[in-house]
Amino acid sequence: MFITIEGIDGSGKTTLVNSLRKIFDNIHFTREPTDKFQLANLKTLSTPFNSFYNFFLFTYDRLEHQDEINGFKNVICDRYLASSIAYEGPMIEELFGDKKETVLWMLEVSKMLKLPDMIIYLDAHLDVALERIRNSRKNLNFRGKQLSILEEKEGLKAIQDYYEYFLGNIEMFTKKQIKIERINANSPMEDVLYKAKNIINKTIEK
Ligand SMILES: Nc1ncnc2c1ncn2[C@@H]1O[C@H](COP(=O)(O)OP(=O)(O)O)[C@@H](O)[C@H]1O
Ligand SMILES: Cc1cn([C@H]2C[C@H](O)[C@@H](COP(=O)(O)OP(=O)(O)O)O2)c(=O)[nH]c1=O
Repeated sequence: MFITIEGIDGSGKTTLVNSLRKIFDNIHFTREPTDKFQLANLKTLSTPFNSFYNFFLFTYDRLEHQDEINGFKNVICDRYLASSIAYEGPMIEELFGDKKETVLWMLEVSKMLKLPDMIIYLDAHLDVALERIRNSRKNLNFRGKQLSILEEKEGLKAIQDYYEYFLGNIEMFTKKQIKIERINANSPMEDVLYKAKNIINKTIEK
């Protein structure tokens, strides 16, 4: 089984995955961008051309990631293709002028990549996520530019809208049956972990 964990910055993916690693010894855990990814190569700021460029950097990283993903019976990946759609989609859409065309093109470019069997989406309210990011002093990853609170919120909202659009219409975009499991990530981490554990236990191949 290939499961990916998705959600906006501050939704709790990294914290959840760190706990899951301690529980499941029969699952191979990985993440994107991989350690090989040169974050420094990312174009700063989100503009249509820069997001177009960054999408190919992440897609190349994902292509190099395939052997590892295909090498284990059960894999959980912290961020994958849906992150590219959510983070690069909003600006690439300005090149297509249409959400559906944008997602269809990004999936076409990603055609040679394995699709997950399941996506666990940590659904956090924008204000909750922003508060956590601020508390954890993790600067928002918008290519290194210090953003105002409004810019941060607008940026995260555009990402969240793309996640909702893609995951909400997944059967329109992929022939493969991808199960979407949505967890309310505003709850305390122990609740999120409890739900994720049950979902994973029911899904992984023994
Ligand atoms: N459900 C939660 N309840 C309380 N705090 C959380 C929760 N999820 C994450 N946090 C805190 O919010 C911050 C960001 O969490 P993190 O796991 O890095 O999110 P992500 O990887 O999705 O960006 C961390 O300080 C973490 O401890
Ligand atoms: C995998 C992926 C990540 N990203 C973004 C999401 C994150 O803000 C950043 C990854 O940096 P990272 O420090 O891993 O952030 P996080 O802990 O939230 O995953 O790159 C993309 O824009 N496209 C992608 O395809």
